[in-house]
Amino acid sequence: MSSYVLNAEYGTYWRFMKKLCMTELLSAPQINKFVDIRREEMMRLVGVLVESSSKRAAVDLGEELMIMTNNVICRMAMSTRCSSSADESKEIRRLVKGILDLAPKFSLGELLGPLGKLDLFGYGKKLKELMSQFDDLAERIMREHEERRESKEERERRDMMDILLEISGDGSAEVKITRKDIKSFLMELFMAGTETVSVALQWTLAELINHPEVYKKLRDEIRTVVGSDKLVEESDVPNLPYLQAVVKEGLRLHAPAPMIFRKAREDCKILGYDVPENSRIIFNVYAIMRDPNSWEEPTRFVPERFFVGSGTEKHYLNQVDIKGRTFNYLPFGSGRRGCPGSSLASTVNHLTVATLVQCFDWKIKGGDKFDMEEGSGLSSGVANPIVCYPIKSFNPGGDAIPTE
Ligand code: HEM
Repeated sequence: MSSYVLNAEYGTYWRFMKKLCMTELLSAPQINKFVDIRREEMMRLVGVLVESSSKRAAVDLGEELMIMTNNVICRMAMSTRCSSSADESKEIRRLVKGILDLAPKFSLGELLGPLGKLDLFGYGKKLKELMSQFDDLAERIMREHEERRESKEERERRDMMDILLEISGDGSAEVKITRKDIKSFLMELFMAGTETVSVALQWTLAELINHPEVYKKLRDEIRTVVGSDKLVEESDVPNLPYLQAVVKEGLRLHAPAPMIFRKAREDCKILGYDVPENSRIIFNVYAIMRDPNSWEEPTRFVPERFFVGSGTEKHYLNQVDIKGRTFNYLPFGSGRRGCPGSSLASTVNHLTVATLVQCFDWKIKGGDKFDMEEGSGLSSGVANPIVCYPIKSFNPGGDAIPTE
């Protein structure tokens, strides 16, 4: 399978797929259709944490967040089943994780030049095996989708695979997409979407737990706005400015995609420097979002920096948005190559942070603070697992929160 969107050169195919992402697959109406899936996955996560709380058992929060984000994206992409007998989401998680772990090592192989072709470390072979396993699984799910389409079985809503199959069968579409394209593209979405979201969540929650005063302030906001008898919902988020600032600050300090890449299509000048055509340009987003010229005390976790004014006159700075229009804040990149998954990522980020803060207190296993050392890899996750004891702290009357 080849990569088409993530690393693709600007061209007809990329333009077509990007437009499809923005107008259909990852558009606001499509995201809204799956609100119940996100709620279900959130309740599944809350259930796991409530059980650990009752058993006084520690959880690897990173692992649980990865399961939740992967399930959400898999179910929105191709309605995978998650029962214990046919846990397709789990299989996809295994394959995507394997591919993400191997991909940087494989690039190292490429760096070795002609020697890389020998695949000295066997990474290329392993990568191919995992890709082929993903292809088999996606092929099976695609056939199920096709059978349902042929039998004209009514579907409550179309997932991404339904939409892509419909377009592949549309003779008048600007670009003809094949079955292979669909499988490659879904693989890319999993690679781009699952780890980034769970890494962002891990960092933000670790910062929150390390900063009890911020945690308390956020919980107070949620309790004041949402009340004490219901769980926070996606529709509450616009009324929770401090939550939005917390999520923004998490992404500022810990960009899951710390570098963005461009290629000059023609000779140009940037800040007086000559940049010849075809140059590869790497933007260090991590450094930009910690630049002391733009950010006061840049390495501190301070969500208040996104508010202006003083006392009761404080206003939340909506204009520092995630769309890449503020050039010192670029967690999702910028311009036409900017991240098409930013709305979905933000929806999942806000709901998860708000739910976990509303429902739990935490005790860190083996210390008072999480170690905030950064790991290596394509997305910059935490170096050491975030292991802690959840303590259930919220019991909304009559709501669907699981009890011990
Ligand atoms: C917190 C979560 C996420 C972060 C921080 C993030 C960040 C980024 C960044 C920095 C880029 C490169 C932008 C540029 O070059 O200007 C990117 C590209 C991309 N992202 Fe995301 N992303 C996240 C979640 C997602 C999700 C959930 C999806 C889809 C399910 C997704 C799909 C993509 C795709 C397809 C591209 C390639 C776009 C292109 O080349 O035109 N991302 N992302």
